[in-house]
Amino acid sequence: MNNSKPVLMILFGATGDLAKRKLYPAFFRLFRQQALSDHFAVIGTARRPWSDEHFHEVIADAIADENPTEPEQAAFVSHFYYQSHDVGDASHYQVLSQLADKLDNKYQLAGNRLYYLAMAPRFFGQIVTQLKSAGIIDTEGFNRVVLEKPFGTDFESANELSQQLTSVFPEQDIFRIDHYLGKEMIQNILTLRATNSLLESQWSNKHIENVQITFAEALGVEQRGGYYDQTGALKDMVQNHILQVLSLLAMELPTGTSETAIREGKVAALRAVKIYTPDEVAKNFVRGQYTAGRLNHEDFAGYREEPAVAEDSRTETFVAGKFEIDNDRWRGVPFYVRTGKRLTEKGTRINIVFKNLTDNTDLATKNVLTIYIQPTEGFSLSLNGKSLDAQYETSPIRLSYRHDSKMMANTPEAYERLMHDAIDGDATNFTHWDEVAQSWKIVDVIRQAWDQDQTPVPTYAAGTMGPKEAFDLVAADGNEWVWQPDTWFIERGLLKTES
Ligand SMILES: NC(=O)C1=CN([C@@H]2O[C@H](COP(=O)(O)OP(=O)(O)OC[C@H]3O[C@@H](n4cnc5c(N)ncnc54)[C@H](OP(=O)(O)O)[C@@H]3O)[C@@H](O)[C@H]2O)C=CC1
Ligand SMILES: O=C1O[C@H](COP(=O)(O)O)[C@@H](O)[C@H](O)[C@H]1O
Repeated sequence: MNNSKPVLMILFGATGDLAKRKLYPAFFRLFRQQALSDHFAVIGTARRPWSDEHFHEVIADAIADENPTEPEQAAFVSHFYYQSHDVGDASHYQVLSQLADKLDNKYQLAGNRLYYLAMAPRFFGQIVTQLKSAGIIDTEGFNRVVLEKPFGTDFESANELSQQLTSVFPEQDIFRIDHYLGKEMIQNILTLRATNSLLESQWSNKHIENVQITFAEALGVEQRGGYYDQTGALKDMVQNHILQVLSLLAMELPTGTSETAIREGKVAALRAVKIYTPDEVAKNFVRGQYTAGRLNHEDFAGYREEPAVAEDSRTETFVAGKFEIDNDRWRGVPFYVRTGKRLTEKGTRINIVFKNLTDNTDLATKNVLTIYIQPTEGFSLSLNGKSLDAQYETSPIRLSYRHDSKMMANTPEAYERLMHDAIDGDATNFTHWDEVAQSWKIVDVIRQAWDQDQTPVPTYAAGTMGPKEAFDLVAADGNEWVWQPDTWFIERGLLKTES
């Protein structure tokens, strides 16, 4: 990564979970690789009355897993300043403004400012309005705002938020994070399609039978029950990450690599996704909620027993569904998606299932391209070959490639890339308002249909791959989910255990 421009980052939510778990380690990795200019400073803000010294201890703790040397750690934390700040208090922005100007001088930051809003979205409008009123954004350099998800809770609230933001920042200075867009293999999707004639020539309803996107998590809701119970899997994962991946798979290849060309392709793909009627939602989407179960020899409580979750909660922890894309390339190809918490293992994968040349419907005989996004990264392609011992029989062969652990250790993490891109002003891997708006229109009808349907939410035991209804959904089309656990590959020597 190149050495970034000078910048002052003002981080709202500096005492929060995201800052500690993701942002400080990502920033440190950029610092260590000298991908940050020497001219950088960070002001962390939140209400807690921390001192700079305490802030430095928190950051040191957050980056401990990166094993910094003492001088590295000391040099890194010396760029961080803490300002106790209530985002609702106008007078606090005056103090913030003075500190920002002081650091701008001290570090020669050319007035470049990045406001990172790692806070609940209900504060976003108020923060940007106050930044403007206090004159903090009136500098010579760039002024950009980075926003964490979720962007609104439906189309209407997202639209309102968008209007508040664009009354302060032009769209090109608004960076909406979808951290999946910073992941190596997601960034690889367009490269894979654009540089392999073998694939792109087959990338349509002529040759593809169905597409499957699975985002499985073994974790439950952990300490985020309060947020999750108000949100559910549909809004937490489908509205953003899954629809982003779907758009990269379904879009027409852009004519260049420009931010605009890629964005226009994604928006066009999302606009072609069919918006369902309530009856179509009932036919094409299912939800589920986990009950107590056993996973990796450990017992887990059901969702309703989790901290901060209502005991009669109807919130879905699992979604499976079928999207239809109404354009010449994809008409007739189901795009199946599923995501859930407390499933059998963590595994984010895309499966492209190709049509068979014969009438054979056995999945084992179909060509399947799998893109492994995490925890391992790579590809596999299943082909048919002649059986060694029988002249007229075929047997499936799997070509498989996974990045090894050494390579993965050197690839930048999602937040690392995205922070660097935001400082550089490259919004290619951030979501534009047009994408967000269309994604909300697609999921709002699903949410509304579910809210009106008071039948019991299907359940699944923790440690399984979701409710029976999710398997029935795909089976109704004569298809099945492709899912080989990593143990399957390890047993066949196709995946090394340390990767
Ligand atoms: N945690 C995660 O894994 C992920 C989080 N996100 C998103 O990131 C954002 C932050 O999440 P997370 O870090 O988990 O949330 P936390 O609840 O851990 O942190 C919230 C932060 O906001 C601060 N805060 C709350 N109220 C105020 C206020 N009135 N004035 C100033 N500061 C305030 C809190 O500090 P204090 O109490 O000291 O004021 C704290 O620093 C959310 O939008 C979330 O959806 C997205 C993906 C993953
Ligand atoms: O955005 C979110 O993503 C995480 C999963 O992210 P990953 O990078 O660990 O795959 C999910 O657990 C969380 O609920 C959701 O808000």
